[in-house]
Amino acid sequence: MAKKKKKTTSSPRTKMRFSLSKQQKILLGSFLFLLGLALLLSFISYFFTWQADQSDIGTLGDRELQADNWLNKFGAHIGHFFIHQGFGVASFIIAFLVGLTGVYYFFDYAKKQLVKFWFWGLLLMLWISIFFGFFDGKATILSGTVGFETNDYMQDYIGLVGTILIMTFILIFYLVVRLKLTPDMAINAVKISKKQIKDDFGTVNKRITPIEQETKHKISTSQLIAEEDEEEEETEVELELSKKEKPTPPPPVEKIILKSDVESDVEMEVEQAPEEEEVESISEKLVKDFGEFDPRLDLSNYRFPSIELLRDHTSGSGITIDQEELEENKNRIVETLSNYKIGIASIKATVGPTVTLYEIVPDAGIRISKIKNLEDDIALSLSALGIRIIAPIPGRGTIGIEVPNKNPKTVSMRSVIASSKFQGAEMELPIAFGKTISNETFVVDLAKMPHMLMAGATGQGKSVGLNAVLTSLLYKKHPAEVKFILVDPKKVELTLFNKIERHYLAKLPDTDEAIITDTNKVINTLNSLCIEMDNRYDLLKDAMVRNIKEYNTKFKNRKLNPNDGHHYLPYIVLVIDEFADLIMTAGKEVETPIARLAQLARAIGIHLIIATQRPSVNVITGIIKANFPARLAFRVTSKIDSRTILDNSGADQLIGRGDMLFTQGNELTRLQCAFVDTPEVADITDFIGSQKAYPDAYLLPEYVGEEGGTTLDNNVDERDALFREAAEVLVIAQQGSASLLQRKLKLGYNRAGRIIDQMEAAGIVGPFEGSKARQVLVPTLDALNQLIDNEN
Ligand SMILES: Nc1ncnc2c1ncn2[C@@H]1O[C@H](COP(=O)(O)OP(=O)(O)OP(=O)(O)O)[C@@H](O)[C@H]1O
Repeated sequence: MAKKKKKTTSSPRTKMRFSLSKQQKILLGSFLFLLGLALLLSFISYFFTWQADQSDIGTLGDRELQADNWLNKFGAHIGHFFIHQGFGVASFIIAFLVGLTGVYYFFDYAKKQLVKFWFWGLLLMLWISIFFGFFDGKATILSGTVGFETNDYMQDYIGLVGTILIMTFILIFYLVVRLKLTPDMAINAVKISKKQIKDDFGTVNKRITPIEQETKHKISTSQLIAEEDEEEEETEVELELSKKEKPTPPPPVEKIILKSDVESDVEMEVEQAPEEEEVESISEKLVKDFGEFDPRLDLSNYRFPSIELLRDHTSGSGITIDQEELEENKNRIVETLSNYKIGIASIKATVGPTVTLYEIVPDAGIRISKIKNLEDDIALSLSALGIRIIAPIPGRGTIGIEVPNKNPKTVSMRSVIASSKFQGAEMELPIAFGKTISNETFVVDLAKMPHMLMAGATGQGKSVGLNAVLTSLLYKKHPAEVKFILVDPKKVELTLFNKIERHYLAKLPDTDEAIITDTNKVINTLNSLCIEMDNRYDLLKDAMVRNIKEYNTKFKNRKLNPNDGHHYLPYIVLVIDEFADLIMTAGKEVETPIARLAQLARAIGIHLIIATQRPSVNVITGIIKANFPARLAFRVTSKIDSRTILDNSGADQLIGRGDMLFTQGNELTRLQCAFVDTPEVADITDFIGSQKAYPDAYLLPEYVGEEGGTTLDNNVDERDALFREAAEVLVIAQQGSASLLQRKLKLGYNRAGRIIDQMEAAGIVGPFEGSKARQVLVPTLDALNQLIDNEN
């Protein structure tokens, strides 16, 4: 089993050994392109010079002799080889394919398409050469020797008719499979050309050419729909359709003449209504004409960061199994348990990157709680930190003892991103956190969580964890599909993501920086996000769908009209690093919108990730906890913190450096977080930032904060109840700062700001001066009392 695991870890590396670096690709690309060009020139000139050069073939080594070919003896030989001895005129296809391969390598395009080009190109070349061989009586430069001989060979075996049949079948195969021609298309083409002839004689009808039609596919839907309305009768596509759909005259009403027994001249007409014809809906028509809407179209040349930007942090090989260590730990566990008269029926070890899990089956009749209570004793006898006892392991009927390895292995982000589990993940927002204890890559869908709380004492790997989350999404999601709102009160952790502002970030209109470091802006952004949420719910209601996935599918199928305000909705991921800081400064003002978003936002694609160093109950309040089912804990300092974040102990016994516990509401999973270093994040953001971007970040709806409405009216009656007290605080301190009021009077951010504005109106403090505190205009408390008394 252990051997098997070793294999899994090394497989990505084996794959990478064969991949070329960027420079190598550019060099190879240029070489192949020029080679293709050389072949082309040799072939062209061979047609004019082959007779003159024929006698020189075979005298390649003779420097005296000169050939007439543009590429001299090389050209003459190459031409002779490919055209005369090979495939005749069809050899030009080889030159084209070699040149094209060069272009693919130069620009590092996906090679899948290239393989197709080669397959079909070679088939076509062979066919053309045999075709000419069929008509030419002898091998010429039209068919080449291969074409002539193959044709000869085929005729010897299956005769003239057989050869014609086989050649015809290959031609049909090419037309149908490669060019996707169908009999309908051929008939339509004939009809259109007939019509064209008619039109040429009659009225001139404007139509679009296939090239124009193709370009049209590439413009965005809103334009398409608008254009569609305007050009209704002009385009060829619509011409065809209208032909198909031209309301056929209603079938003639069936007239049945009834003759009654009683002879009479009265005729009765029975009218049978014709069956209503099913008309193709407008959306089906649009999809048929222009294909599904592609949200990536605006940045269609966007290239995802390559795996090469990530580094391999594992020194040496993957997981190594230290037999001695395993044996030693096993003996100690057995010994310790036997000291407490607990017998063991069997024991099994699973080696992970940082921790080894020993699964034991105790003798019959042993109480599980007894083992659980011995946690500290076992830890003592193993003299190791970070022992965790899982009694019992859910669903397995065994008891687990996790013991940290002496030599823990770093799990590189590179290995988890390259894993097939992540690459093949069919999830909305896949996140590769790291590896489990059994060394499997752990991938979860953020869209399913739907919000996550993250906690960990300082230096235990929280920032690395956040970077792992963001990196996973950057490797999997196009800028059109996901947007981040990053809140970073520490001002340093997430700065690197500034470079991808116009690709991946969302911000309030009229703000310079997309990454939010200021409390007031956080409040505005959260409220704006609530408006975005309400707007999205309105769109969903209008579209009669239940969630963002259904909405986007409907939009892609062109069933929602952009003119009615519908647009493709990207997922929005809000990341708050250091939540405790925010709650301390802004209290309810951040808690309320966060709770609202957490309760309602899952269906409309807004997901929250909140990280904190201090998972105490006044930071993670009941209402927040209740709406964040996914929890992630790095090492925390106390059992109480562990219980607050996980509703369970265990996080206090982790070993740090990315060792973590994750839960989505049920059992805890111990994981080793993938490590991604700051320079790697810098490389990725540089790579993305250097590409063509949207004109601006994704703009959130405008939110006018409460303080925005404050006017400088000096209205004594509307003053805050704490106005006088606050004025005294500022006059004593001679410092006009809102945060001073917040601290001294325990006010919220907005209320303190409002009081300061009222003081400005009353002439107690000076105007706003940017980052500096306002000037206090009243020098003493006496002067303040006098000023306020005079007002009343
Ligand atoms: N997954 C990991 N694998 C290996 N080492 C790690 C991992 N995560 C973190 N470390 C180590 O721990 C150090 C601190 O990590 P990090 O900066 O993420 O801590 P933090 O919890 O964000 O601290 P703070 O809250 O003070 O910012 C890193 O520089 C790195 O050396």
